[in-house]
Amino acid sequence: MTQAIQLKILDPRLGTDFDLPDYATQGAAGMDLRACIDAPLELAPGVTNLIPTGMSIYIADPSLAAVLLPRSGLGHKHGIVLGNLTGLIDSDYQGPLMVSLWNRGQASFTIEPGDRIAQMVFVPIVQASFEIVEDFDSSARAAGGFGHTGVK
Ligand SMILES: O=c1ccn([C@H]2C[C@H](O)[C@@H](COP(=O)(O)OP(=O)(O)OP(=O)(O)O)O2)c(=O)[nH]1
Ligand SMILES: [Mg+2]
Repeated sequence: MTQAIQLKILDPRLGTDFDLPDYATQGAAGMDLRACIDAPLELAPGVTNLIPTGMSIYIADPSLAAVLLPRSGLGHKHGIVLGNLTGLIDSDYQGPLMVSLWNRGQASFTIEPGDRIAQMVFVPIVQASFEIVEDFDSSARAAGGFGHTGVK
């Protein structure tokens, strides 16, 4: 089952010259986003650039969000990851979908127009409200954390 999400094409190359984002395989969790840039863009080591994807989406349903994640090939082989580490797309956001691309590697990397630069995953969301208490019912972990269970 898929969920329909409204999408506005902002760059006419999307859906013509460049494929619209879609799942590459039947079991894919993410759909790749493309760099809608006018010319090749050289990302020098350490540099971050905000790249338009040529589209906006309006998720509308507060029980859904989208996250933007690096593509593993770009991240592992070339050090091309996200400047914000993970992008979060709110269900009420209607602006252009942007990818903050960071070259955390040691060599320059060139992005060509239409390149698949990141992936988008839709996720379910629970909005919480806080109930203020003085004490918690104690759990087995209690305040243990930050490696208190050891390594082996
Ligand atoms: O990689 C990203 C991250 C965010 N956004 C858009 C969608 C998101 O809903 C909005 C705001 O993102 P976020 O809440 O992470 O940023 P902020 O710095 O808190 O901005 P704001 O004050 O607008 O919420 O920006 C993107 O297009 N790409
Ligand atoms: Mg915010």
